[in-house]
Amino acid sequence: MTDTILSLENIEKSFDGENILKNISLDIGRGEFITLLGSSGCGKTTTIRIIAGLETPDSGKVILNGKDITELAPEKRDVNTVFQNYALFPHMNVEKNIGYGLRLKKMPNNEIKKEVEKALSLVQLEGYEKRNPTQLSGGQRQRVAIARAIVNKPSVLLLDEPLGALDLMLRRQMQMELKKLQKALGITFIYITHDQEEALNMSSRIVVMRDGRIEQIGTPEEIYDTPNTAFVAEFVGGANLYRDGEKIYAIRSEHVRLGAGDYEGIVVENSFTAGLSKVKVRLKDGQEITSSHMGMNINLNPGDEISIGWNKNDMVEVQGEK
Ligand SMILES: Nc1ncnc2c1ncn2[C@@H]1O[C@H](COP(=O)(O)OP(=O)(O)OP(=O)(O)O)[C@@H](O)[C@H]1O
Repeated sequence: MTDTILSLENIEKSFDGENILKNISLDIGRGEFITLLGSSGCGKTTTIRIIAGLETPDSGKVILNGKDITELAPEKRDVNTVFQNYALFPHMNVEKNIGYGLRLKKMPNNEIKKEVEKALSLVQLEGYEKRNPTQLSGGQRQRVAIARAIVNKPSVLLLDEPLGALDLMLRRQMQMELKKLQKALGITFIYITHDQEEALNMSSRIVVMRDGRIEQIGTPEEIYDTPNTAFVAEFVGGANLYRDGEKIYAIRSEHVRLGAGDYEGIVVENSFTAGLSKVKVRLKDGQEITSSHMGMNINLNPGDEISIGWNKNDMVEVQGEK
Protein backbone atom coordinates (compact mmCIF):
# COMPACT_ATOMS: atom_id res chain seq x y z
CA MET A 1 0.00 0.00 0.00
CA THR A 2 1.50 3.30 -1.01
CA ASP A 3 -0.32 5.76 1.22
CA THR A 4 -1.46 4.57 4.63
CA ILE A 5 -4.02 6.79 6.30
CA LEU A 6 -4.69 4.81 9.45
CA SER A 7 -2.79 2.10 11.30
CA LEU A 8 -3.69 -0.01 14.26
CA GLU A 9 -0.59 -1.36 15.95
CA ASN A 10 -0.85 -4.34 18.30
CA ILE A 11 -4.13 -3.25 19.86
CA GLU A 12 -5.20 -5.15 22.99
CA LYS A 13 -8.42 -4.54 24.89
CA SER A 14 -10.05 -6.36 27.79
CA PHE A 15 -13.41 -5.86 29.46
CA ASP A 16 -13.96 -7.28 32.94
CA GLY A 17 -10.82 -9.41 32.66
CA GLU A 18 -11.88 -10.87 29.32
CA ASN A 19 -9.53 -10.31 26.40
CA ILE A 20 -11.78 -8.86 23.65
CA LEU A 21 -9.17 -7.64 21.14
CA LYS A 22 -6.00 -9.69 20.77
CA ASN A 23 -3.09 -8.04 19.07
CA ILE A 24 -4.98 -6.30 16.27
CA SER A 25 -2.67 -4.76 13.66
CA LEU A 26 -3.98 -3.27 10.45
CA ASP A 27 -2.88 -0.71 7.85
CA ILE A 28 -5.61 1.08 5.92
CA GLY A 29 -4.88 2.92 2.68
CA ARG A 30 -6.17 6.39 1.86
CA GLY A 31 -9.49 6.15 0.00
CA GLU A 32 -10.05 2.49 0.82
CA PHE A 33 -13.44 0.96 1.53
CA ILE A 34 -12.41 -1.51 4.16
CA THR A 35 -14.89 -3.80 5.87
CA LEU A 36 -14.60 -5.51 9.23
CA LEU A 37 -16.56 -8.73 8.85
CA GLY A 38 -17.28 -11.19 11.62
CA SER A 39 -19.99 -12.72 13.73
CA SER A 40 -21.63 -11.02 16.69
CA GLY A 41 -19.26 -10.35 19.57
CA CYS A 42 -15.98 -10.81 17.66
CA GLY A 43 -14.85 -7.25 18.48
CA LYS A 44 -15.76 -5.19 15.41
CA THR A 45 -17.51 -2.38 17.26
CA THR A 46 -14.81 -2.24 19.94
CA THR A 47 -12.22 -1.84 17.16
CA ILE A 48 -13.95 1.16 15.61
CA ARG A 49 -14.76 2.68 18.99
CA ILE A 50 -11.02 2.64 19.62
CA ILE A 51 -10.43 4.35 16.25
CA ALA A 52 -13.10 6.95 17.13
CA GLY A 53 -11.60 7.52 20.57
CA LEU A 54 -14.69 6.26 22.42
CA GLU A 55 -12.55 3.52 24.02
CA THR A 56 -8.88 3.50 24.97
CA PRO A 57 -6.89 0.37 24.20
CA ASP A 58 -5.02 -1.35 27.07
CA SER A 59 -1.96 -1.35 24.84
CA GLY A 60 -1.09 -0.62 21.23
CA LYS A 61 -1.38 2.49 19.10
CA VAL A 62 -3.75 4.20 16.71
CA ILE A 63 -1.91 6.23 14.06
CA LEU A 64 -3.88 8.62 11.82
CA ASN A 65 -2.08 10.48 9.05
CA GLY A 66 1.25 9.61 10.67
CA LYS A 67 0.23 10.99 14.10
CA ASP A 68 -0.27 8.92 17.24
CA ILE A 69 -3.88 9.68 18.26
CA THR A 70 -4.29 6.85 20.79
CA GLU A 71 -4.90 9.30 23.65
CA LEU A 72 -6.57 12.08 21.65
CA ALA A 73 -10.16 13.08 22.56
CA PRO A 74 -12.83 11.88 20.07
CA GLU A 75 -13.84 15.39 18.95
CA LYS A 76 -10.22 16.23 18.11
CA ARG A 77 -9.90 13.29 15.69
CA ASP A 78 -10.43 13.73 11.97
CA VAL A 79 -12.93 10.87 12.09
CA ASN A 80 -16.74 10.64 12.08
CA THR A 81 -19.02 7.74 12.91
CA VAL A 82 -22.39 6.59 11.57
CA PHE A 83 -24.17 4.11 13.83
CA GLN A 84 -26.88 1.60 13.04
CA ASN A 85 -29.52 3.41 15.06
CA TYR A 86 -29.22 6.71 13.14
CA ALA A 87 -28.82 8.76 16.35
CA LEU A 88 -30.35 11.91 14.82
CA PHE A 89 -31.29 14.73 17.18
CA PRO A 90 -35.07 14.25 17.41
CA HIS A 91 -35.89 17.89 18.14
CA MET A 92 -33.92 19.26 15.15
CA ASN A 93 -35.04 19.23 11.54
CA VAL A 94 -32.93 17.66 8.79
CA GLU A 95 -31.08 20.87 8.01
CA LYS A 96 -30.21 21.47 11.68
CA ASN A 97 -29.13 17.87 12.15
CA ILE A 98 -26.77 17.95 9.19
CA GLY A 99 -25.39 21.40 9.99
CA TYR A 100 -24.76 20.58 13.66
CA GLY A 101 -21.03 19.87 13.36
CA LEU A 102 -20.48 22.92 11.17
CA ARG A 103 -22.26 25.18 13.67
CA LEU A 104 -19.95 23.84 16.38
CA LYS A 105 -17.04 24.81 14.16
CA LYS A 106 -18.56 28.32 13.93
CA MET A 107 -18.89 28.22 10.15
CA PRO A 108 -20.94 31.22 8.89
CA ASN A 109 -24.64 30.45 8.35
CA ASN A 110 -24.70 31.03 4.59
CA GLU A 111 -21.81 28.58 4.13
CA ILE A 112 -23.48 26.01 6.36
CA LYS A 113 -26.59 26.30 4.19
CA LYS A 114 -24.54 25.59 1.06
CA GLU A 115 -22.72 22.64 2.61
CA VAL A 116 -25.97 21.14 3.89
CA GLU A 117 -27.54 21.46 0.42
CA LYS A 118 -24.53 19.74 -1.14
CA ALA A 119 -24.65 16.90 1.38
CA LEU A 120 -28.40 16.47 0.89
CA SER A 121 -27.95 16.25 -2.85
CA LEU A 122 -25.23 13.60 -2.41
CA VAL A 123 -27.62 11.41 -0.43
CA GLN A 124 -30.48 12.29 -2.80
CA LEU A 125 -32.65 14.06 -0.27
CA GLU A 126 -32.97 17.52 -1.83
CA GLY A 127 -35.97 19.37 -0.50
CA TYR A 128 -36.09 17.53 2.84
CA GLU A 129 -34.41 20.34 4.82
CA LYS A 130 -37.38 21.21 7.00
CA ARG A 131 -38.60 17.71 7.85
CA ASN A 132 -38.25 16.35 11.34
CA PRO A 133 -36.68 12.91 11.86
CA THR A 134 -40.13 11.50 12.77
CA GLN A 135 -41.38 12.43 9.30
CA LEU A 136 -38.75 10.31 7.55
CA SER A 137 -38.58 6.61 6.67
CA GLY A 138 -35.79 4.45 8.12
CA GLY A 139 -33.78 4.67 4.89
CA GLN A 140 -34.18 8.43 4.73
CA ARG A 141 -33.12 8.82 8.37
CA GLN A 142 -30.04 6.79 7.65
CA ARG A 143 -29.23 8.99 4.66
CA VAL A 144 -29.50 12.06 6.89
CA ALA A 145 -27.13 10.40 9.38
CA ILE A 146 -24.67 9.78 6.54
CA ALA A 147 -25.06 13.35 5.25
CA ARG A 148 -24.44 14.66 8.76
CA ALA A 149 -21.19 12.69 8.92
CA ILE A 150 -19.86 13.54 5.46
CA VAL A 151 -20.59 17.26 5.73
CA ASN A 152 -17.68 17.47 8.19
CA LYS A 153 -15.38 16.04 5.48
CA PRO A 154 -13.58 13.65 7.81
CA SER A 155 -10.47 11.82 6.56
CA VAL A 156 -12.04 8.62 7.80
CA LEU A 157 -15.69 7.68 8.14
CA LEU A 158 -16.57 4.81 10.47
CA LEU A 159 -19.84 3.04 9.71
CA ASP A 160 -21.13 0.53 12.24
CA GLU A 161 -23.74 -1.64 10.49
CA PRO A 162 -25.32 1.49 9.00
CA LEU A 163 -27.82 -0.52 6.93
CA GLY A 164 -28.59 -3.12 9.58
CA ALA A 165 -32.09 -1.84 10.34
CA LEU A 166 -33.25 -1.61 6.72
CA ASP A 167 -35.22 -4.19 4.76
CA LEU A 168 -33.39 -6.24 2.17
CA MET A 169 -34.42 -4.25 -0.94
CA LEU A 170 -33.52 -0.91 0.56
CA ARG A 171 -30.35 -2.38 1.96
CA ARG A 172 -29.16 -3.52 -1.46
CA GLN A 173 -30.02 -0.15 -2.98
CA MET A 174 -28.23 1.76 -0.20
CA GLN A 175 -25.18 -0.50 -0.54
CA MET A 176 -24.74 0.62 -4.13
CA GLU A 177 -25.39 4.25 -3.23
CA LEU A 178 -22.92 4.20 -0.37
CA LYS A 179 -20.26 2.73 -2.59
CA LYS A 180 -20.83 5.41 -5.22
CA LEU A 181 -20.77 8.10 -2.58
CA GLN A 182 -17.52 6.82 -1.14
CA LYS A 183 -15.88 6.85 -4.58
CA ALA A 184 -17.15 10.34 -5.32
CA LEU A 185 -15.93 11.76 -2.00
CA GLY A 186 -12.67 9.84 -1.79
CA ILE A 187 -13.14 9.49 1.99
CA THR A 188 -11.72 6.34 3.60
CA PHE A 189 -14.61 4.17 4.81
CA ILE A 190 -14.23 1.67 7.62
CA TYR A 191 -17.41 -0.34 7.51
CA ILE A 192 -18.74 -2.96 9.89
CA THR A 193 -21.05 -5.76 8.90
CA HIS A 194 -21.77 -9.36 9.76
CA ASP A 195 -23.31 -9.82 6.30
CA GLN A 196 -20.76 -11.49 4.05
CA GLU A 197 -22.59 -10.58 0.84
CA GLU A 198 -22.54 -6.93 1.82
CA ALA A 199 -18.82 -7.18 2.51
CA LEU A 200 -18.10 -8.91 -0.80
CA ASN A 201 -20.18 -6.35 -2.73
CA MET A 202 -18.83 -3.15 -1.30
CA SER A 203 -15.27 -3.46 -0.08
CA SER A 204 -11.87 -2.81 -1.56
CA ARG A 205 -10.58 -5.11 1.20
CA ILE A 206 -12.22 -7.26 3.85
CA VAL A 207 -10.85 -7.92 7.32
CA VAL A 208 -12.36 -11.15 8.60
CA MET A 209 -12.42 -11.11 12.41
CA ARG A 210 -12.98 -14.01 14.74
CA ASP A 211 -12.98 -13.98 18.50
CA GLY A 212 -10.93 -10.78 18.85
CA ARG A 213 -8.36 -11.66 16.21
CA ILE A 214 -7.87 -10.95 12.52
CA GLU A 215 -8.35 -14.21 10.66
CA GLN A 216 -7.60 -12.93 7.15
CA ILE A 217 -7.24 -9.64 5.25
CA GLY A 218 -7.73 -9.52 1.51
CA THR A 219 -9.69 -8.24 -1.47
CA PRO A 220 -13.16 -9.78 -1.85
CA GLU A 221 -11.76 -12.04 -4.59
CA GLU A 222 -8.86 -13.21 -2.39
CA ILE A 223 -11.16 -13.90 0.54
CA TYR A 224 -13.66 -15.77 -1.61
CA ASP A 225 -11.29 -17.66 -3.93
CA THR A 226 -8.38 -18.36 -1.58
CA PRO A 227 -9.55 -18.47 2.02
CA ASN A 228 -6.66 -19.19 4.42
CA THR A 229 -8.70 -20.98 7.01
CA ALA A 230 -11.68 -23.27 7.30
CA PHE A 231 -13.47 -20.52 9.24
CA VAL A 232 -13.10 -17.95 6.44
CA ALA A 233 -14.11 -20.50 3.79
CA GLU A 234 -17.34 -21.30 5.63
CA PHE A 235 -18.14 -17.83 6.93
CA VAL A 236 -17.71 -16.14 3.55
CA GLY A 237 -19.83 -17.85 0.96
CA GLY A 238 -20.42 -21.07 2.90
CA ALA A 239 -17.82 -23.25 1.15
CA ASN A 240 -17.78 -27.01 1.54
CA LEU A 241 -14.98 -28.35 3.71
CA TYR A 242 -13.61 -31.67 2.58
CA ARG A 243 -11.14 -33.69 4.62
CA ASP A 244 -8.63 -35.80 2.71
CA GLY A 245 -6.33 -37.53 5.18
CA GLU A 246 -4.70 -34.83 7.31
CA LYS A 247 -5.59 -32.03 4.94
CA ILE A 248 -8.71 -29.87 4.77
CA TYR A 249 -9.88 -28.35 1.52
CA ALA A 250 -12.46 -25.68 0.74
CA ILE A 251 -14.58 -26.39 -2.32
CA ARG A 252 -17.21 -23.87 -3.45
CA SER A 253 -20.59 -25.47 -4.03
CA GLU A 254 -20.80 -23.99 -7.54
CA HIS A 255 -17.74 -26.10 -8.44
CA VAL A 256 -19.32 -29.41 -7.38
CA ARG A 257 -20.74 -31.39 -10.33
CA LEU A 258 -23.75 -33.63 -9.92
CA GLY A 259 -24.09 -37.01 -11.63
CA ALA A 260 -20.50 -37.36 -12.71
CA GLY A 261 -17.38 -37.78 -10.62
CA ASP A 262 -15.30 -39.94 -8.36
CA TYR A 263 -17.36 -39.66 -5.19
CA GLU A 264 -20.39 -41.85 -4.52
CA GLY A 265 -23.07 -40.70 -2.13
CA ILE A 266 -26.72 -40.27 -1.26
CA VAL A 267 -28.80 -37.10 -1.60
CA VAL A 268 -29.85 -35.85 1.83
CA GLU A 269 -31.47 -32.55 0.87
CA ASN A 270 -32.59 -30.57 -2.16
CA SER A 271 -33.52 -26.99 -1.30
CA PHE A 272 -34.09 -23.74 -3.17
CA THR A 273 -33.03 -20.31 -1.92
CA ALA A 274 -32.10 -17.02 -3.56
CA GLY A 275 -32.40 -18.45 -7.09
CA LEU A 276 -30.15 -21.41 -6.35
CA SER A 277 -30.91 -25.10 -5.97
CA LYS A 278 -28.70 -26.62 -3.32
CA VAL A 279 -28.26 -30.35 -3.27
CA LYS A 280 -26.57 -31.82 -0.22
CA VAL A 281 -24.96 -35.24 -0.71
CA ARG A 282 -23.61 -37.51 2.03
CA LEU A 283 -20.53 -39.34 0.75
CA LYS A 284 -19.70 -42.93 1.71
CA ASP A 285 -17.21 -41.74 4.35
CA GLY A 286 -19.96 -39.60 5.97
CA GLN A 287 -18.73 -36.21 4.76
CA GLU A 288 -21.46 -33.94 3.40
CA ILE A 289 -20.92 -31.86 0.26
CA THR A 290 -23.31 -29.33 -1.25
CA SER A 291 -23.63 -28.61 -4.94
CA SER A 292 -25.39 -25.44 -6.11
CA HIS A 293 -27.07 -24.65 -9.42
CA MET A 294 -29.05 -21.78 -10.89
CA GLY A 295 -32.79 -22.37 -11.10
CA MET A 296 -35.12 -25.01 -9.73
CA ASN A 297 -34.85 -27.75 -12.31
CA ILE A 298 -32.89 -30.34 -10.32
CA ASN A 299 -34.92 -33.50 -10.13
CA LEU A 300 -33.33 -35.23 -7.13
CA ASN A 301 -34.85 -36.42 -3.90
CA PRO A 302 -33.47 -37.43 -0.52
CA GLY A 303 -32.31 -41.05 -0.68
CA ASP A 304 -31.29 -40.95 -4.36
CA GLU A 305 -27.89 -42.45 -5.08
CA ILE A 306 -25.56 -40.18 -7.00
CA SER A 307 -21.95 -39.62 -7.91
CA ILE A 308 -20.42 -36.16 -7.63
CA GLY A 309 -17.08 -34.60 -8.47
CA TRP A 310 -14.99 -31.46 -8.78
CA ASN A 311 -11.81 -30.32 -10.46
CA LYS A 312 -8.60 -30.68 -8.46
CA ASN A 313 -7.77 -27.02 -9.02
CA ASP A 314 -11.04 -25.96 -7.40
CA MET A 315 -9.79 -27.42 -4.10
CA VAL A 316 -8.18 -24.81 -1.83
CA GLU A 317 -6.21 -26.16 1.10
CA VAL A 318 -7.13 -24.36 4.33
CA GLN A 319 -5.81 -24.31 7.89
CA GLY A 320 -7.88 -25.03 10.95
CA GLU A 321 -10.56 -27.51 11.92
CA LYS A 322 -13.43 -28.82 9.91
N1 LIG B 1 -18.18 -1.64 27.59
C1 LIG B 1 -18.12 -2.98 27.64
N2 LIG B 1 -18.06 -3.64 28.81
C2 LIG B 1 -17.99 -4.98 28.86
N3 LIG B 1 -17.96 -5.79 27.77
C3 LIG B 1 -18.03 -5.19 26.57
C4 LIG B 1 -18.11 -3.77 26.43
N4 LIG B 1 -18.15 -3.48 25.11
C5 LIG B 1 -18.11 -4.66 24.45
N5 LIG B 1 -18.02 -5.69 25.32
C6 LIG B 1 -17.92 -7.12 24.98
O1 LIG B 1 -16.90 -7.27 24.02
C7 LIG B 1 -17.23 -8.25 23.05
C8 LIG B 1 -17.09 -7.67 21.67
O2 LIG B 1 -18.09 -6.70 21.49
P1 LIG B 1 -18.22 -5.85 20.14
O3 LIG B 1 -19.41 -4.96 20.30
O4 LIG B 1 -16.94 -5.24 19.82
O5 LIG B 1 -18.53 -7.01 19.10
P2 LIG B 1 -19.11 -6.92 17.61
O6 LIG B 1 -18.24 -7.79 16.80
O7 LIG B 1 -19.23 -5.50 17.20
O8 LIG B 1 -20.55 -7.57 17.77
P3 LIG B 1 -21.96 -7.16 17.10
O9 LIG B 1 -21.89 -7.58 15.67
O10 LIG B 1 -22.92 -7.97 17.90
O11 LIG B 1 -22.12 -5.68 17.29
C9 LIG B 1 -18.63 -8.72 23.40
O12 LIG B 1 -18.52 -9.94 24.09
C10 LIG B 1 -19.17 -7.64 24.29
O13 LIG B 1 -20.07 -8.16 25.21
